Amino acid sequence: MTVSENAPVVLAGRGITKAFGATHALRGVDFEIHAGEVVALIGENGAGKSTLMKILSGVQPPTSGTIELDGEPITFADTTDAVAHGVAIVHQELNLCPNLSVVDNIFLGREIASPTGISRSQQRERAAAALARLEEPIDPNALVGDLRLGQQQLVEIARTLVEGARVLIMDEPTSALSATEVKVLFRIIRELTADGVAIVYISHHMDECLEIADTAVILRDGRHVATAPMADVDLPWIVKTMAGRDQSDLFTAITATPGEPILEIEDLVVPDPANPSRIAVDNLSLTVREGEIVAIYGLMGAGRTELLETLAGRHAAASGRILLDGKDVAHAPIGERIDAGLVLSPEDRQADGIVQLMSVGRNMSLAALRILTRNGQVRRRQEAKEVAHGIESVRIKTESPNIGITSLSGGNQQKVVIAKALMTAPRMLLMDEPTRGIDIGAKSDIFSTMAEVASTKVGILFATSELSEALGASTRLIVMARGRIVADLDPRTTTRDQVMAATGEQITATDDEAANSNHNAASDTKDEEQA
Ligand SMILES: Nc1ncnc2c1ncn2[C@@H]1O[C@H](COP(=O)(O)OP(=O)(O)OP(=O)(O)O)[C@@H](O)[C@H]1O
Repeated sequence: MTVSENAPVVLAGRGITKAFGATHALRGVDFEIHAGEVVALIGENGAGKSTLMKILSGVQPPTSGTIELDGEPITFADTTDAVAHGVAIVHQELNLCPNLSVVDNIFLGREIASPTGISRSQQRERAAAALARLEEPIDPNALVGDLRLGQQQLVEIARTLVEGARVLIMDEPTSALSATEVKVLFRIIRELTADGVAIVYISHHMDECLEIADTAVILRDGRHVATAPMADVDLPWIVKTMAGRDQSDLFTAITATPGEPILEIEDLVVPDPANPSRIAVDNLSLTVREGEIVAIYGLMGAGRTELLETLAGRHAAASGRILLDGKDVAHAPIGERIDAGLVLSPEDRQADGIVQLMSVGRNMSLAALRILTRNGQVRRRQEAKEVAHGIESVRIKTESPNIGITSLSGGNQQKVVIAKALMTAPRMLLMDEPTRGIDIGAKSDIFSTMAEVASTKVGILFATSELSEALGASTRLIVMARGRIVADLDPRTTTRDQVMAATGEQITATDDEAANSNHNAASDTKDEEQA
């Protein structure tokens, strides 16, 4: 995709600075986007991407600098004003009301009026049309709180489609989408740009940025460091420019060798928490040993999240046993499981990972309070020491452990969630999509932390939608489909195609056919994400 040289600049920021107290999120940033252009806005966690976009879409004002729309200076009073001028944003942290229906969320704050109130039929029709364009079978009357995260993300996107924006800002729009849903989104982006819509695309998935964007704009530490046509750059250049240094390999060599079994799952059956007539985990058995890092890969709806959440104690199993170091914890409450060494870093950081009203440090120590408490008192000095260690080891960019967690960038909040799980000194660490929203440098830190943790005889079971991570960061790769394990693979000798074949096996072929197709698989390309 190339944008006409003559396409006019629709939206621009000139000399944008934003200070939050002593923190400078942005320092004199210049940014512009042309009609019909896709700009990928790239930078490490905390580089200032979301802040810049919030300023350009009326969420917050700049401390200094000006915004220009069609070459004229403009001040957006708020987001409604920005939308009225054709500038809309899909937020990284989904801004939906879980207790309202899909259609009510889509039209929240800009309901279609009828002589008698709100025209519900028109709203339903337009919402259904936007959802159909996204090829997503979501009932417009369903409650948003009952939808899975990826569907909520699509509702947020449908909301902006209904707005008919000229500039559409998408902040991590694909973090919870399946590969198929990403393809649909890209088709829509192409349709929109063909109509002259300008799109700012923020993502830590560099492959997506390389595929969809015309231009790369790179921020580092709140400053604009480069703008380049995407066709002229490659992944190593992007990674180096955003980090300001050469990056080491994404994946760390895992030296741990498997020891005694820690987690033994026997014939586990779990009803789907959202729809109890459906089975989410179907008679699943799995043993994870000391030092093993087991990746669970599968398509959306395979049952990965339900499995991990049941192991952590969030849902009740219908039957089966969960043994931790030989002791059955299947009926133990969450706290007891954490005490026994079984802890989960959850997928949805906003709903399950953080307490928004608390500081960074207090969020981190939350799950470890029992081990930090002596004689009914939290050992604050020990807590501070461990928090400081956590901040350093997962590279959390924060002014201090005492500031509110919501003032951290999204990726840094995710790192807090992981640091929180690690602070409980687990025997068995469960991680659901641990790298969601995390930059490539931080990913590599998380993988080396996982390798380090495994070398201390801890077991790790992590769910991921990233095939390269499933292959590169594990010692063993489980493929799940429809609540069952359909393949148990050695990542050192497995190709991407073999994993994909295993994933599709339940839908397209019998076991024998899938096994045959594995023999024909192409060469291994597992490390293509490596910088
Ligand atoms: N409301 C706020 N109060 C204080 N500091 C803030 C606030 N919002 C953002 N910041 C700070 O501004 C900096 C830039 O954050 P921003 O969210 O723009 O980063 P980002 O590039 O979008 O990161 P990520 O990739 O992790 O989402 C961070 O250091 C963050 O802590």
